[in-house]
Amino acid sequence: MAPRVLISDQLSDAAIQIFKSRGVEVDFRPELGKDRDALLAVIGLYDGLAIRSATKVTEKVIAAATNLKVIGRAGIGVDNVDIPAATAKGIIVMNTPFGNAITTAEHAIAMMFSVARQIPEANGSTQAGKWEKTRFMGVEITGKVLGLIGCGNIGSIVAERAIGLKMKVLAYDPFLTAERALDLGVEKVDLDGLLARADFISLHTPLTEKTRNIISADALQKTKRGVYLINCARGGLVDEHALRAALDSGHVAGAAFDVFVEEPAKENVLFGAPNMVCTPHLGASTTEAQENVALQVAEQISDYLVAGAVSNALNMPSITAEEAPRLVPFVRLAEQLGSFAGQLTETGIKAVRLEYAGAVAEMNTRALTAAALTGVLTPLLQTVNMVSAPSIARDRNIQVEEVRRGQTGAYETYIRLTVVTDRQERSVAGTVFGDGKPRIIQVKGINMEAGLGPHMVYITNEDKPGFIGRFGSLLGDAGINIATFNLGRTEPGGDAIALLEVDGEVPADTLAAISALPMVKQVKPLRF
Ligand SMILES: NC(=O)c1ccc[n+]([C@@H]2O[C@H](COP(=O)([O-])OP(=O)(O)OC[C@H]3O[C@@H](n4cnc5c(N)ncnc54)[C@H](O)[C@@H]3O)[C@@H](O)[C@H]2O)c1
Ligand SMILES: O=C(O)[C@H](O)COP(=O)(O)O
Repeated sequence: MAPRVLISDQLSDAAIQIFKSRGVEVDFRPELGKDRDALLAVIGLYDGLAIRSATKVTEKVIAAATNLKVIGRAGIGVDNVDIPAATAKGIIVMNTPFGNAITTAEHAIAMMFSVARQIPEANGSTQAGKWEKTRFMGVEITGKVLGLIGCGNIGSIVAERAIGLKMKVLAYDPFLTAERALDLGVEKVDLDGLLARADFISLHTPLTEKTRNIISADALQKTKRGVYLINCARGGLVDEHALRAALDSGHVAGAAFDVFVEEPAKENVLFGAPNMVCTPHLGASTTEAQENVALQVAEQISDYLVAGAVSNALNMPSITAEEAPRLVPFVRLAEQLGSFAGQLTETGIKAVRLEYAGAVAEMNTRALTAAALTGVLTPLLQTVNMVSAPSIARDRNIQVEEVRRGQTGAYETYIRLTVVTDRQERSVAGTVFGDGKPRIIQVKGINMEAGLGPHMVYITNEDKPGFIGRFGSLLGDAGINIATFNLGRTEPGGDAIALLEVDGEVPADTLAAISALPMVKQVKPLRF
């Protein structure tokens, strides 16, 4: 059945065309982004959800999204999505981090000019027939100091443009490296240094607990008298009440805001303040940016739903469309190794160790580890997938270790997974053969070669004559056909293991009878 996607926000037509061309069924219902109850009523029907900022994907929406696999944000900010809730439910959240960055940077520059020259107010006055030539005295921006709070994608584009406009640019961004600052031609400063020196301040950070009210009443006091403030990032970065007071007192000469604490902003304390320029969250609203983000989000969602490729996900490692065909058999192997060990584990897991040897060590091991953890945790939990498994492991204090090494031993490449519990360590290794099928190559350090089918039986026993005959008779008496039978042992007469595929479920009484055989230590049915 074709995957189904809902677009619940205003998105360029380009997205619909892409979905259709990729064989994805798409419903374009932008009104649902503003109608939570209507969204809740239908969200269960969809595998994918494409949004902008109007749709609030709350915990409640996620709980109702029983089939949802991916949420794609056509844009940058994902503060309207409850990512922890999505992750816990195994839903990928992706955005399009670059598609609207230039457009938004241009908006910030446009806002800076608007407020420096009071263009919106002068426009209103002129069209009202007032011709107030002396009222609208502006300031030049050439030679002025621009302070950027946040110098990531958008901040750096603003920096480049501002340098082109002959401004001196300061940047406060704890994650900006000295090399990057040098490349951009900006001076890296601390926040107080920026506040004290900037003639214009422009904000370009996400809204986090650290950045909320980063421009507080206290911060405003540290700015130069006559400073201008531009916010095209997120409402909440600036204390709106404190800014209103600073505009009224004339300490802040002007402010230009595209974003507000409450949106849509129908009323706001900043409305009507002297030299206040406002736009209704238009930062990303150009034809070019909207086409970019719509195309990108539709490609990303389709790639995931159709081919399993993951890009720009915020809660899962990326898997490119190019690497997906080569990676997928190893993803399956990692998950099966995890599932093998997970099904045999009955006590609390302390750690999961993954050893990637040979070619697989060069692959996307973050994705493989996520798959392995999925396998380990699936027997213990109801719903877990590659999105939720790493965070579930973290929440449960399961230590995850990855080791990568070159080729060793008989196999060109292999993955070895070890589960550590209070009682023991259990390891299982496997590889992918030329036919693309995963194979087990070692269990508990004992070599063997076995494929995995839907119904398997795993036995540990003493390597003594008579075991195979008696075991085979028990299965035969129960009408269970053996599809494959693989054996391994440490040494003649030592510890032995048997891993066999059977055509159907082995009844509990047969398992009990096998387990009662004198040389048998453990019998476990395994499902894959
Ligand atoms: N107005 C709009 O329509 C519009 C459009 C696009 C993006 N945005 C918003 O613009 C903001 C920036 O987007 P981006 O693509 O540049 O993001 P980005 O992640 O590339 O850059 C954000 C930068 O902020 C920095 N940062 C994080 N915490 C900080 C802190 N405490 N102090 C200082 N710097 C800090 C990060 O190191 C990073 O370099 C986001 O909030 C995004 O949602 C708004
Ligand atoms: O984070 C973003 O990408 C911007 O805020 C744009 O939001 P929008 O897509 O709702 O215009």
